[in-house]
Amino acid sequence: MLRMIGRILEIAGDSKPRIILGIVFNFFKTVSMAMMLLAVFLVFEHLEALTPDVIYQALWIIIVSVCGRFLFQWLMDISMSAKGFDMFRDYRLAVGEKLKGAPMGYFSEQRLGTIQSILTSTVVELEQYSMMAIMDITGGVSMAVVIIVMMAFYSLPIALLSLAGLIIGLFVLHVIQKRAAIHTVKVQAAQENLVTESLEYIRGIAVLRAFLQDRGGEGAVYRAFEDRRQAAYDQEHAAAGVMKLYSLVFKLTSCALLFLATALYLTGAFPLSYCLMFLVSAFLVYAELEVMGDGAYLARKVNNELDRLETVTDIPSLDRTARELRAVSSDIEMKEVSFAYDSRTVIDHVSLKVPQGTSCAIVGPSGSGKTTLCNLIARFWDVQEGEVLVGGQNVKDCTADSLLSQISMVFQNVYLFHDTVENNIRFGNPDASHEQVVEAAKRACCHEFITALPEGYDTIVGEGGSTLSGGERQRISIARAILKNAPIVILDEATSSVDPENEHVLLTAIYELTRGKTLIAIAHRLSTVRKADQILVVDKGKIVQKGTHAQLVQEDGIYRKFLRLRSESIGWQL
Ligand SMILES: Nc1ncnc2c1ncn2[C@@H]1O[C@H](COP(=O)(O)OP(=O)(O)OP(=O)(O)O)[C@@H](O)[C@H]1O
Repeated sequence: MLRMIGRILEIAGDSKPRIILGIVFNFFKTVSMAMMLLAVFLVFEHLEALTPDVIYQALWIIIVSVCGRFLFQWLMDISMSAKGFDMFRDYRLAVGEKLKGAPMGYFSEQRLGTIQSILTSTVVELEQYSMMAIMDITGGVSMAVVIIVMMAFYSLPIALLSLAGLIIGLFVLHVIQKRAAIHTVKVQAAQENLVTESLEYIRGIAVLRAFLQDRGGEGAVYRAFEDRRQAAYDQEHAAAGVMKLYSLVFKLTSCALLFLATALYLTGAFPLSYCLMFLVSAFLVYAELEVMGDGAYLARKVNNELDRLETVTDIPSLDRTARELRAVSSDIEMKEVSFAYDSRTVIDHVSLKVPQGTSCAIVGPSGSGKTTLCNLIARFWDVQEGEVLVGGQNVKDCTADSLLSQISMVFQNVYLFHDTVENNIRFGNPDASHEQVVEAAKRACCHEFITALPEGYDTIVGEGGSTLSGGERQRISIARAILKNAPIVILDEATSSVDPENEHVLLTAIYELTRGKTLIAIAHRLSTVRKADQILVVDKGKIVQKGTHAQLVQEDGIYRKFLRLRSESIGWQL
């Protein structure tokens, strides 16, 4: 339990002093509550000759006790209650920052489920329970300590018996926590699986429908829901059993205390007033300790949630040893680069040079490694062998932010955020004015269709851009890149989503984006390839040909075959 409090304080950041203050107020609240016993004791002591003076004294003690309790409760609430929410808001933001610096390989489907489940359910549970657990535990412990110390002043055997009850109770709590740990881990695993299955189901819903496989998809999700339900049920069931045992320990200790206090009174060890006071005290101590049982159960839960939290706290960062990129030019170079996803090598000793202001078209069969090459330049992954240089600086030495400030990327699968069209374009440059956004949209040939939308630039785009056509999404992403105005453009040309009559609009947009920039394009159009200053033909992770269109068509190599296959439309994309 103490470990849980320590761990919360460790991640509390700026909230730490307020939480410690809350614990101190909780202690004073307990002392105020315990004062009530003094009033009871005073009355019991003068039971045979009760005078108005004694009654007034007792009343004053009760008033002070009640006021103290409310005052310290209020102080504790304002210091602590909202802190869980503040702490974990800061935590979520910190995780967001870390995710930005993680290599793309980190984001596997399974891990996305884990991250999502941690940032939602785990953090929500911590927000709700962490402060509650701290209050219950510190309250219960303070009350037990204060009252047992008070008892010790009047009768050592009674205090020792209460202490024995407390120790046995704490042992049972320990057992409860162990059981809770097993079940909490099972519930968390079931929750992660549920999130992963639900995400997959929602993402793949169109495919499931198209192939009339609804039942298959629902089956996996249904099983995940069922597993989650069973895990939660088992957890509650196990907790309920041991919590009864925990209560039983205190009920039995109360009986033993009743027996001992009566026996000591009958043997003349202390007066009747003491005997009555001990019975009332025992009731108070154990009532608080029973509450502490809930706190301890929560503490175990919180501890497990904190363990899970560590899995995202340990997000690998590409930036650990990196510095700001100080590119003197926008030259791009790869020297003997090799790269493997896990153990499968997909880029094999590749060297290339794209001088500043020139264009380079990458062509090759599907799966040859074109996208991977581009991703290595943007340092979405780190190369295993060789070097990638941007502006003469090894990208491994650059922070992700400073490197990506030099690069505009236009992906084939454009992702737009659930926000206005304007904000989606402004993503390229958050400081841009409305006029600059419109200017970029005009250059990317999307002003016309944007103004025809119901709310114009203020129209909210569905998540992922689902309310726009593929071509419209692509042009918005080009406007975004135009606004960013980075010296390097990496472009994955669309193979689909552009009908012939709109193609010239898109090409105009691309021309506006790439004019005067260093361009690397995964090219699918003959026009782009022909115009490129150099063409790289990639096959099985190697550059098999290099040169201009005019040079390559002269060679009896793979490029010529490529053009022929293209005209026959078999597999190759150009
Ligand atoms: N995240 C990943 N994890 C494991 N393997 C991957 C991953 N991404 C791509 N690959 C594999 O690496 C190889 C190269 O993929 P890449 O996407 O770079 O090819 P490409 O030439 O761009 O293909 P396409 O033209 O179809 O987009 C492929 O065999 C692919 O299956």
